[in-house]
Amino acid sequence: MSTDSDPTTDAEDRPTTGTSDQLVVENVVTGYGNHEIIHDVSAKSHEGVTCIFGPNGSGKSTLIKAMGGKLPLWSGRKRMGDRDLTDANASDMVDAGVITVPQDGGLFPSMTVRENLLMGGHSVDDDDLVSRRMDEAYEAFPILEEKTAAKATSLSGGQQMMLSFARAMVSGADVFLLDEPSAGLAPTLVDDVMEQVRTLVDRGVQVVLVEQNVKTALRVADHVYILAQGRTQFDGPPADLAEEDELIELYLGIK
Ligand SMILES: Nc1ncnc2c1ncn2[C@@H]1O[C@H](COP(=O)(O)OP(=O)(O)OP(=O)(O)O)[C@@H](O)[C@H]1O
Repeated sequence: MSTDSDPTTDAEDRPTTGTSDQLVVENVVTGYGNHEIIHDVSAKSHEGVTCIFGPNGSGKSTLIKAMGGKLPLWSGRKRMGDRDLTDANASDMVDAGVITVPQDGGLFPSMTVRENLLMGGHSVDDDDLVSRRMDEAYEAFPILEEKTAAKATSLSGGQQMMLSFARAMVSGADVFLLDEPSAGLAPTLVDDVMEQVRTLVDRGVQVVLVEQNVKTALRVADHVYILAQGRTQFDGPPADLAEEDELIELYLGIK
């Protein structure tokens, strides 16, 4: 969201998303009711795609909810660059440039592609900025421009996820939190969604991705966390993970 209030005159020449600020959570403890799920976990959005892997029930979604302000921290800290966001809720996080893309895309089904994209910019005061971001979104995902007048509901599952990503681009977020974006899609579409994720990264977005399809997600990963029972078991680049046979077998179930 860093460019919304930037008065410089060459704004048209600069991308409308992308900052070097990382979302950082440190020593996070959180859970539901009195049930502690995440025990002292630290993580951040790295440049590119940060994948959070781990067995079912290990706390991946809970961690991403805490990162996106959908779940309060019981202890620990959250920040974006120098800006403290420890107590930020989901709406504060959007203001800070961190958006959670819901698993089902969260589209308005009876609205057109264009109307959905416009909704992405509803809290942005500058109409020109929204318009530039829409152009960027269409450039990133040209099929959406072809279907600009089509109802969201008429798009295929993969295209609907693309529209959700494009709408988040229009909001101007710098960090996208994606909790299993390929869930519910045909297995053949998982590669397409990962390609869309890569398109976002090419536009300067940092993506934090929870994904069950570990093998496919690893193809786009720049950094990997593995969680098990709410604790970090691995924190490093994918190349280092390749040497961790035991971790891979124990927690990822891939060979
Ligand atoms: N809303 C909730 N209320 C209470 N407990 C919850 C809630 N959501 C998740 N849990 C519990 O928290 C634990 C971690 O769940 P979480 O969904 O974060 O794991 P996950 O790693 O994302 O799992 P999966 O891969 O199956 O989606 C589980 O024991 C789950 O039952």
